Amino acid sequence: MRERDAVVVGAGFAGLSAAQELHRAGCDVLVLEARGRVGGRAFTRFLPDGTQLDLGGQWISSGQLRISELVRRHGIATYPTPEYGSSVIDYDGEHLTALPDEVTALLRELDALCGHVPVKAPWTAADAVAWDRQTFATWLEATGAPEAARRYVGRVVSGGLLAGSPSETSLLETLFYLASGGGTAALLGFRGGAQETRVVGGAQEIAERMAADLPDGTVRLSEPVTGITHDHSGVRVTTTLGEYRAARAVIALPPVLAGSLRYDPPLSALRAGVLQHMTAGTALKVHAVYSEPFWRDEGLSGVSTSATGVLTETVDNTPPEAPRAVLTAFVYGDDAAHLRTRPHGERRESITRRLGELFSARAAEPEEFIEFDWLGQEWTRGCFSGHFTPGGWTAFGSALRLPEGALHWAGTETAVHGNGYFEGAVESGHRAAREVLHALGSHGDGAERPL
Ligand SMILES: Cc1cc2nc3c(=O)[nH]c(=O)nc-3n(C[C@H](O)[C@H](O)[C@H](O)COP(=O)(O)OP(=O)(O)OC[C@H]3O[C@@H](n4cnc5c(N)ncnc54)[C@H](O)[C@@H]3O)c2cc1C
Repeated sequence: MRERDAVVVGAGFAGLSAAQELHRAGCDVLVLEARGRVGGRAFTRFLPDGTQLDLGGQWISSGQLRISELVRRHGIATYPTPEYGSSVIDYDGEHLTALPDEVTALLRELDALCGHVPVKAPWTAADAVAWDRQTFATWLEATGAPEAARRYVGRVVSGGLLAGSPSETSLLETLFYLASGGGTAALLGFRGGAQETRVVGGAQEIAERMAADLPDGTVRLSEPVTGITHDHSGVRVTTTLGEYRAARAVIALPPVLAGSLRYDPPLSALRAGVLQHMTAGTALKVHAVYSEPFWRDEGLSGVSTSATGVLTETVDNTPPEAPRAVLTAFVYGDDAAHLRTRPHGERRESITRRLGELFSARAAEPEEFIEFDWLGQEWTRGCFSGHFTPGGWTAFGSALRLPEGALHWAGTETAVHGNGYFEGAVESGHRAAREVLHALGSHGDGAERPL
């Protein structure tokens, strides 16, 4: 059997970035992908009339240097997220146009605390143990801030960023995530923030071009990996279709799926701890399609955030020159848990009714309503990304990126910067590739290169 330099498991941005770097360095690399497409959590679909929907990740920002560089390198066009009017901030029924001071103060407090979290090693923060033991919900409670402010911040931070609820993640994980993405303004913002830019043709297009740039036959689609036999001298990767030998393997999967492969010998306690204590977010992202973006005529941008109600956030997701208009809405935490238990019709009714309350009666009656639940996807199992459960960082964080013999770990959940985003996925792929090159001896020293 031909022995390659490396096998990469998963063709999301992490796996493809690792493969690109390894190929560039002259390595013989194979990428094994379970789905019949590349891109993983970047998934673009077109309605029959050509209306484009990004069912998974969609935004990039100029501050996210690695993914921006990929977009440039592959000649992909982008456009600014539409912002034609005012945003709606529903603060317990009152529609505001700017954040109340009590919310700004809480966000400022969070940003100040982030400064005390070393993003490369959050478990070494001076207060790591205390912060990892308490949830973000208990921290919010203890601030003494007004109830509406706590609820709003809990929803936009734990929901909008970590795709869960404040009681699910520790204060340490929340602060790490904020610090990794550059703080609350960078993560919550549109202009200059993480929601700044969209990709012409959709985010999956970036992954398609990355894969097309690799030599023919490098990416094998529809070939799920089921197990890996490994020792210091190499790996034997088993798929549903065959077996492949390589000196090294890069596992670029969401943690819950990395943990479901069969490893021989079994993974160490620390590695198993990492994979068992990182659970995926549970957001619902849904799209309401209309004949035109009527909210713009009403002076509204389509962007909303709410302290109450089933939708924490909405955004105008209409691509330029699209045949129809799209409002995209996000449901998080307890609301997502509840709606998931309801039949499709009831879910649609709850969401569109809320769109009507936020905008106008027309919003309650979309021509089409498209939902796609990532928790139900066999090759993802949750969204937007995985997070350490309380206590996870201090118990297992030091092993997050540690190779295990010939096994190297990538995926956005292992990133130092842009963790949870495309940016983090790319960073993790580059880092894993450097580790492999270093292990193979003749290439590189494993050190990070400046962008
Ligand atoms: C709804 C949603 C909205 C988001 N919004 C944004 C956004 O606007 N901006 C942003 O930057 N990020 C966003 N994200 C997060 C972003 O999509 C992810 O951080 C990023 O795509 C993760 O890339 P990855 O390569 O680490 O993992 P993945 O993309 O999950 O790639 C893993 C790959 O492994 C494959 N795989 C799984 N199991 C196996 C197996 N056994 N064998 C072989 N292959 C396997 C999968 O099919 C997949 O292709 C969003 C995510 C979701 C779901």
